[in-house]
Amino acid sequence: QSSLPRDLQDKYLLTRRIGTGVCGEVRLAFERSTCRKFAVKIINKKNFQSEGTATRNAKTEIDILQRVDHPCLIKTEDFYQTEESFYIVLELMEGGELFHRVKSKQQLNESVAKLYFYQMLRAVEYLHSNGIIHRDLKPENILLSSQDDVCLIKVTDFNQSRILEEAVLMRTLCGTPSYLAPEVFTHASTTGYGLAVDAWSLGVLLFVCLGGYPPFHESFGHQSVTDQIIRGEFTMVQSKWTSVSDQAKDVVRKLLVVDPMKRMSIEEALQHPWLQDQKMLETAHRLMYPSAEGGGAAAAMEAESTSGRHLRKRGREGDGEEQH
Ligand SMILES: N=C(N)N/N=C1\CCCc2cc(NC(=O)c3cc4cccc([N+](=O)[O-])c4[nH]3)ccc21
Repeated sequence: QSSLPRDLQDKYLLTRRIGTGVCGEVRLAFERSTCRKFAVKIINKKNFQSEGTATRNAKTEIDILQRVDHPCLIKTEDFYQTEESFYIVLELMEGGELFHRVKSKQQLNESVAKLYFYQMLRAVEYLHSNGIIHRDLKPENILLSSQDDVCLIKVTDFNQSRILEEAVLMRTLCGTPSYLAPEVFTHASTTGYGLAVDAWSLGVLLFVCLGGYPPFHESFGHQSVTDQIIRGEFTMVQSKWTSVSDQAKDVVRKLLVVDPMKRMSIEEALQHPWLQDQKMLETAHRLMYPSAEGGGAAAAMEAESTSGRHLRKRGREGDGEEQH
């Protein structure tokens, strides 16, 4: 195996591989001093696009990973790197990837799908409120905290994420507009459009959780997957969807809308009748904010509304201008 950083080895004992990804592997690690278990994601630098964007992407991603602070977003404990790889020490998510959970259960029952979907909405709502678009939400990037159905989920893999280039757009609009292309002014480049891509992906994720298969797939009819997506033509196979409520189907249908301006937003999804389910909300808040004393929902809503919105401070106080 490639040589592990000395300081990583001094602090952690890395053992067996627990997950594999296109861009690297995940190993089970024990912190030597406490014997606490962690996951170490090893990302091969060669997997990033060409050199230039790679360093920027990696820096952006590592920066995002270290600054996000939400119960449904993966938290990094430690970070090391060598010439060829990044080593990211993370909290252990013993339920593994949502992808494998759905696969092993064929499809999730509706109440479990609702509990997971609500947590995904909260995680993405937090990212968006901090000007971050994930852009790569898929079952492989949703991790489960335990083998139980009722568990915390965490979104990971910010490789494709983008920090909204709002500032760039504002600066552009300060200059003379005469040479700017139309799309700079239309919705194509404003934040609304950008954020909506995550709402679409959440629609695909919910479809997969409820139906147990993807909405757009080459096995459906003669059209390519791209054509099916562009036309927003998904197939609800009767046998798989009869037991699914009309309200759940309504959420899917309002997210898988081709026009981003007509697509249901994250906020609207959070207000949808399907999610006004007190039992699910209490369970979700108990999982997300376990420290909130018996006060339950109230305290959790409090936690969510105040602290639960902001990025963590940068490592070094008084850090200079953020490098772009
Ligand atoms: N690609 C990129 N640029 N950034 N990606 C990232 C950013 C760093 C965090 C990160 C974490 C993961 N995945 C896990 O942690 C994980 C998978 C898994 C499977 C079984 C069990 C456990 N576990 O018991 O823990 C698992 N943990 C996948 C991708 C990424």
